Amino acid sequence: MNEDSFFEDLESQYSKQLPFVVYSRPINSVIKCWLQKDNDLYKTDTFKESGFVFAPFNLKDSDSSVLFPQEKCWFAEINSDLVETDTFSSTEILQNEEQKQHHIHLVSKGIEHIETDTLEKVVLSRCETKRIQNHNPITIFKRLLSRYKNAMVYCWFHPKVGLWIGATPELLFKVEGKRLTTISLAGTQPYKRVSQPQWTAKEYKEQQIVTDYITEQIEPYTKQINVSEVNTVRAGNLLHLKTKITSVLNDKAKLKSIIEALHPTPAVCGFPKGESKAFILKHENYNREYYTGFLGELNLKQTTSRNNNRRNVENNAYAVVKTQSNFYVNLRCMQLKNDVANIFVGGGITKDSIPENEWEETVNKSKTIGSVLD
Ligand SMILES: C=C(O[C@@H]1C=C(C(=O)O)C=C[C@H]1O)C(=O)O
Repeated sequence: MNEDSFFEDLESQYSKQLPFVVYSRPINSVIKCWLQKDNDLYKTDTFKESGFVFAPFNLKDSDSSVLFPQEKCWFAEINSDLVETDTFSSTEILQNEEQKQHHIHLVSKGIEHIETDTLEKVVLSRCETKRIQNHNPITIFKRLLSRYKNAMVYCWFHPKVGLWIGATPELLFKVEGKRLTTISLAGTQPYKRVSQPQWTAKEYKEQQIVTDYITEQIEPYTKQINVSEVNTVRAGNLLHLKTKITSVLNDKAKLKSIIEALHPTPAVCGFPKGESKAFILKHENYNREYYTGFLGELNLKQTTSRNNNRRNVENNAYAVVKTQSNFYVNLRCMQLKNDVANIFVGGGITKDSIPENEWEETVNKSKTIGSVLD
């Protein structure tokens, strides 16, 4: 399939108001799309089906996980090197003093709660609204794609749910056969072209909370957990601290149990989970919907050959079929509604947080997605 027909099919799907998702996984030169053949809203609670999942932050909410079932979809892919983007200049997102004071107040409340209670970390967020001139989601998707090579860049649409676009640096987890990979990502600073960025004890602590939580949560379902050293990774105009965690699933592990164990992680909710989630639902004062939820491929069959000798006619006898799922946390994302983009941004709060700096952090995060809007 060539680039023109790939994107023409997407545009036609959108103009018919039929559900679709188009995405490219990090450091992957393939763009894939799923086009659902009808406009029904399919859901999953068991995560036993095969397809593409789009799940909300609050899984217990009425917004349960939307599924594009594999058997109801057309599927296509192209090489991302083929994609051309338009030239454009983005407009600055104007900082709103009222929103700033509101966020600073929310963060201060979070710090107070941490000081007086057992809460250690809470991730507090806000929604920033920007009027846009170009609302073609495919154009915005292509712009993100050309800027964020090491992100999961996606555009997802369902006429009964809405239109979401994002470029997330965060893997929730992936499972290939029995192998589980996840990451702990937290701590944020602007990217400034220095070779050795400095991190504070506050940021290391905030990220360590996420690593400890993840390893503890996956322990009942795994054997041999390996935790990498902490590295700095770049996500567009930002840097984060990252640890990679790999392990092997035991026979007790079901995909749903791993989802319930990990989502939402302290990277996007806080620690302890119940208390931080209750604080968010009570005080954030808006509905996160799919922001800090997760999205990705569910139970897809992947065939790999054990024998690299292509001339070996018995190759098929050595082919291994593995089931694989990969989910990304829905961050650096926005919801498009008519001529408005709702951009969602947040950051982790601990007792050492400074409210003004936390506001700045959300402003920097909003530039990831804001920079592709005009
Ligand atoms: C919550 C967000 O990002 C998360 C919070 C981070 C932090 O607190 O430093 C860093 C990366 C993400 O895990 C967001 O981008 O909105």
